[in-house]
Amino acid sequence: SSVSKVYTDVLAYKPQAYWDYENVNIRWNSQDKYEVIKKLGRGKYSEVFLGVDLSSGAKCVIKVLKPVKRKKIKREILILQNLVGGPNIVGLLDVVREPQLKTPALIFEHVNNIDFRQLYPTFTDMDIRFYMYELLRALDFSHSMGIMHRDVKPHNVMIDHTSKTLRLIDWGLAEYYHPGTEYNVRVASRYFKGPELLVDFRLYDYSLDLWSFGCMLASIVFKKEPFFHGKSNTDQLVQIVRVLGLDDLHTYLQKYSLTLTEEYEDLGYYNRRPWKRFVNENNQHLVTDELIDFIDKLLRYDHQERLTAQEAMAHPYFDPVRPQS
Ligand SMILES: CN1CCn2c1nc1c(Br)c(Br)c(Br)c(Br)c12
Ligand code: NA
Repeated sequence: SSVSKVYTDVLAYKPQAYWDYENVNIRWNSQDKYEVIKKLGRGKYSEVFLGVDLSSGAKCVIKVLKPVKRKKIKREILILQNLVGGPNIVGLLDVVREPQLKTPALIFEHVNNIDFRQLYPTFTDMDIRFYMYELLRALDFSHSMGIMHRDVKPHNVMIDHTSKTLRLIDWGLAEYYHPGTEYNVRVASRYFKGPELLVDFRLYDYSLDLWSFGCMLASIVFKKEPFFHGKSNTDQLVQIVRVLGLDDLHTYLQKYSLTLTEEYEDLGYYNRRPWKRFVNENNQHLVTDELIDFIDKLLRYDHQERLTAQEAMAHPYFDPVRPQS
């Protein structure tokens, strides 16, 4: 079995209303004060629009939730309300429902986001250190509040490079961490799924977010997007084994008494591939020994071995960007 190394009993010291999202009463305001300007995108669970708050003229983002279980909607809203104001957490401004269609919508602060596929290739070594530190601030705050994000990926990290603003968005898969709870492993997006999800280990915790974070960092610094490019969930683990090696996977499986399902029967033998093997003339300006050390301490099979968000923020890789206290 397994419990988180940090923030294990946070929820035990919070009132039940803080985490009991099934019994929360959502106060829906009217959507009238918001007007849609244009569509920004569509996800599995929502459609997202650029909007305007007619009372202030300010831009906003309107996330119209597709009809999913009410329980999931309540979870996202309560989590957003609990985290509002936290460092680099996207600001929830309002919770509205269209009188007629009864479709719920979440109103967020607007971030003038640049698509990561265009933005990331322009980043200097220091840009990457700055933004990844800001992302860790959001993750450590969320974890300290007893919440795991469970869908960390570039699509959910909004960055306005002109104002050097970063916001972690889309808390639709986020969940409260109760030690001993067996969670759904069908979370996160394939390329960012931790080994715990792929081997069906359900007693996971906040450290899942640090695997996903490590995948993001590796893809940005090595200019390999995505870093682990699986063609399926099964192949996703194969891609990880091709880098981390088979020996450490077996050590991990034994530690938690896990067995691989038959879909992995032809998992070939792979030695660990040193991180330096991913350095080339295109990315060497972003790779330093401290970066290699940092990635090596994040991308570990064993979730208990990974750096916590707070330990990651203290890593020497961030020395040039850490605010002086
Ligand atoms: C699909 N896209 C593109 C930009 N953008 C998208 N979804 C967003 C969400 Br949800 C929020 Br909240 C914010 Br803020 C921004 Br900006 C968003
Ligand atoms: Na270098």
